[in-house]
Amino acid sequence: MDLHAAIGPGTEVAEGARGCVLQVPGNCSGLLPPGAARFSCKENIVRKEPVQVNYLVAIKAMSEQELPGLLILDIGGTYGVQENIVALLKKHFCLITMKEFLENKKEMSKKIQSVFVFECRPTVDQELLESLPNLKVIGNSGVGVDHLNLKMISNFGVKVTNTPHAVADSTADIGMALMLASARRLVEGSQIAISPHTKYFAVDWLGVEVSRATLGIIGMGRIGYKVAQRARAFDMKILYHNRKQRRKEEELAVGAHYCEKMEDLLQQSDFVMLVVNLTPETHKMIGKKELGLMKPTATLINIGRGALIDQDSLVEALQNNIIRAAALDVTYPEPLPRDHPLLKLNNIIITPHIGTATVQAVQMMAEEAIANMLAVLNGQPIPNYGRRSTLWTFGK
Ligand SMILES: O=C(O)C(=O)CO
Repeated sequence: MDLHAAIGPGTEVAEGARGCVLQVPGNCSGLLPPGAARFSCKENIVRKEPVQVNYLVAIKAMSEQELPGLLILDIGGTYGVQENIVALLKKHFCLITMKEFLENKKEMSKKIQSVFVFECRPTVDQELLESLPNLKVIGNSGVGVDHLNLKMISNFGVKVTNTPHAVADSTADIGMALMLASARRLVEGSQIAISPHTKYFAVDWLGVEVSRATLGIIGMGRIGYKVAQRARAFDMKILYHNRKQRRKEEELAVGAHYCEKMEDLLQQSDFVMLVVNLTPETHKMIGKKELGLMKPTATLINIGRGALIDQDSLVEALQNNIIRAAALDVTYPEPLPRDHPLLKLNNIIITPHIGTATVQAVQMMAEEAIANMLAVLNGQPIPNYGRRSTLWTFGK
């Protein structure tokens, strides 16, 4: 065997190291390159003196050609992903662009074992799945997988992974940013300040305060909880509603109150934030009736998916001041057509689905997706990061 390196406890594995790990008794997973395969071997095989460790790890050098083939489902450009992400992926995979795949389908299709879906946008269709006989895993970079037909994918024996941990902070931040921006009418304020006609800063309109207001979080998952942690610093009263599970631990940690009925949360909140996945059950969960329950002074914030809200009802509610304002990071479609009525309103802020658009989140999502994909390829459990990991297999 071609041994590249031998290491013991406390030894740092160089960034980008890859290969096979031999004999790893005890818990030293923190030392291992993500997805490194484990084999047991006789203790003395790679021992070199002096050795003060009780185990040895050997890393077998792998050539570029030996790395598993990864198809990047690009959304533009060569790879459609940032250069640093390409470099990160290249350490573990032999990258194949859609263009290369289409130009040389016969050779490429056998090589491809994984597909990387960047930022939740492109989807994987049946035709693509049929042309990839060795595909084992689709690594979605992002938490939402509503753009993927999980049932169809699983019928091909392919697993889907997502990156719920990497997205949590940046998405919670955008929720807070939208809430504050809408409350304090930041966009209007900015337009006034930069207008060439502004001679002085005349505020003939007022915002509302977030401090001590009531925030209703619909969906106390990872992101919802991070929102609650942040809201606490603003002395907000926090209500939450979960469709399936009450979260007593989180309630205690952030002092949140559980509303069994979503209606109660809608009636009591000054700000309502949607942080749920889009599923057939949550599709258009906020419609005319729900908007009608909200206070006329309340603001609706959506950082989940556009189709959680019935947009026609939202237009009507905003036009008729049924609610004060809305702040949306997600809409349907994305982007909205230029003549969409939502774009004509002044009591709305819309951002172009930028929940994870930070240098740090993009990097962490790629790292999490890589670790997930390598785990599946190596037949290992998906890394847990201390909480429930997500892997869709539909029993396969
Ligand atoms: O991770 C996702 O699914 C997102 O949409 C982040 O905004």
